[in-house]
Amino acid sequence: MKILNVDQIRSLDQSTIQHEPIAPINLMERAALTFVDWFVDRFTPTTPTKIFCGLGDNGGDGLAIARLLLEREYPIEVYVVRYAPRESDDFMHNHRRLKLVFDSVHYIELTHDIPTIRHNEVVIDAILGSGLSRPSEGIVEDTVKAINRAPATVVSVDIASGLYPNQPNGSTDVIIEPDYTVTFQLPKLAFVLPKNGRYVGDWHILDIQLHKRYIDLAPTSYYFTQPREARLLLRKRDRFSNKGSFGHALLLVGSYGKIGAAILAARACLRSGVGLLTVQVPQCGYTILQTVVPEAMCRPDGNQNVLTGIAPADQPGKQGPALTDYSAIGIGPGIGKAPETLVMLKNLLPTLKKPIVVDADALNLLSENRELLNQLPPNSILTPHPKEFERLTKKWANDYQKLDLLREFAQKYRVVVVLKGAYSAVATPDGDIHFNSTGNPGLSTGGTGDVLTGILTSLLAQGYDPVEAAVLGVFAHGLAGDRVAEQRGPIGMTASDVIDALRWE
Ligand SMILES: NC(=O)C1=CN([C@@H]2O[C@H](COP(=O)(O)OP(=O)(O)OC[C@H]3O[C@@H](n4cnc5c(N)ncnc54)[C@H](O)[C@@H]3O)[C@@H](O)[C@H]2O)[C@@H](O)CC1
Ligand SMILES: [K+]
Repeated sequence: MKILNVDQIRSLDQSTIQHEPIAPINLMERAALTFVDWFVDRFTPTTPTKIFCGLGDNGGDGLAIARLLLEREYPIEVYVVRYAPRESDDFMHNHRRLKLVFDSVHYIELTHDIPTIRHNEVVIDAILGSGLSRPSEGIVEDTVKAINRAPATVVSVDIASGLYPNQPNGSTDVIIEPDYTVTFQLPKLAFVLPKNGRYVGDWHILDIQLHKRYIDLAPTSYYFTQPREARLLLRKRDRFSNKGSFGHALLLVGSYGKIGAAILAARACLRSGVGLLTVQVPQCGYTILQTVVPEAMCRPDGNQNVLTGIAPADQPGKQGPALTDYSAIGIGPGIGKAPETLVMLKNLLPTLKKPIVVDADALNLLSENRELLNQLPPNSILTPHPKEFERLTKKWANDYQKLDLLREFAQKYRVVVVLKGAYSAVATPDGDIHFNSTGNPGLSTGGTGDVLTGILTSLLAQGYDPVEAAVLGVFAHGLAGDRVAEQRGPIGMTASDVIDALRWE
């Protein structure tokens, strides 16, 4: 699903109005009806509901919603925040229509006009929508603050009042902090950015049948991966396939005290469908790996405690296939930053032709030796969390600048970058960014990153295109986390639970 900017959304409205064709007021009615369907599914008809409306089309939505809830006999109160002398046409139309059936619309001009909001009430926030052009001030600011202070459940129409859809807010901006945001047709970029969490709440997209062809043709570099799209990426298996059909992956993982990372990456790799898996660990990990993951072959490193890439002294030249023969290589989980491991990385990178997966300390080694970034095979997948990404680049002032850095980095080095977190962002060498829709805070626990490395290495080894591997792998990883959270709650989830919950269907 595409994420479009405010100007595009405005043109999308116009395009719908012209091509369907539909009168603007009827489009607003359709949006309001769809909102009301969502609302009545969640809140019973006895819920005292206060609707706060601004003077633009967001306020127009609020007034239409008020009328439709009144028809369904919800106990509503309507407040119009009169912050300016001018009202939009569709606001005025809906204002007239509401007043025909409801004679007690309240007007907020001064602070003492703001009502007391109680805990059992629901507030519908339709003060400002995507037309926001400056920070809230005066009576708008006072009303927003009063709503935020109130113990009620708050539902924002389209977007929280005061939040910019696709540009950074100032640090002192006053913005509604809703429990829910119910938006129309497409997500807004603001919804997937970490700093905005409290200004978005639990958000939902309602289909109001805007012009599909406009959406299909609209240029964008931002996407939101939905289940249907992720499933389309999943390859069907041929009945006559054999283990050779699904590649042979190599994981370069683990060091003394961190063999667990190697095990997690290996188990996740196998659970994601690779044909064969070899794991290279320092010798201290040999027995552990062979015991815990019997399905994997082990390629012991010559060193006892850290990876060096050099074969053991008693079996020179007997380490199996050359590194370049593997279908895909994943490197990083648990490897540490020993000088020998850096030498291994330096020797390895120039020999590789196929994309690899780079995670954890391999990323930290790259950030301390940035000249190595130019040696990454094109289309390799890097999986930093924000701190690791900062080490690879620099500090950012806000989430939007972070996205710019992410895009520049992926384009400059021709790599795929998975920036991990809520709505993990997959940046492609072509400059696109795909935000993931699955996952929950339970995944913020040790080892889940190792699991992701195993998944991505497995998909690369099976021949998936690196961008598709990253989008699909991140989606499946988050979905597995969601399954665990559903069964046992998000707190106390372990990386092993996530592996067990992986399903490819
Ligand atoms: N995008 C869509 O598909 C649809 C959008 N609709 C609604 O239309 C809304 C957008 O309507 P508008 O463009 O009228 O935008 P708003 O309703 O956000 O209002 C903008 C008006 O308020 C003024 N304004 C901006 N920032 C302000 C501030 N901080 N304090 C005081 N006034 C401020 C602007 O100058 C403008 O006059 C959407 O958010 C949505 O709710 C729906 O009615 C129909 C479908
Ligand atoms: K709003």
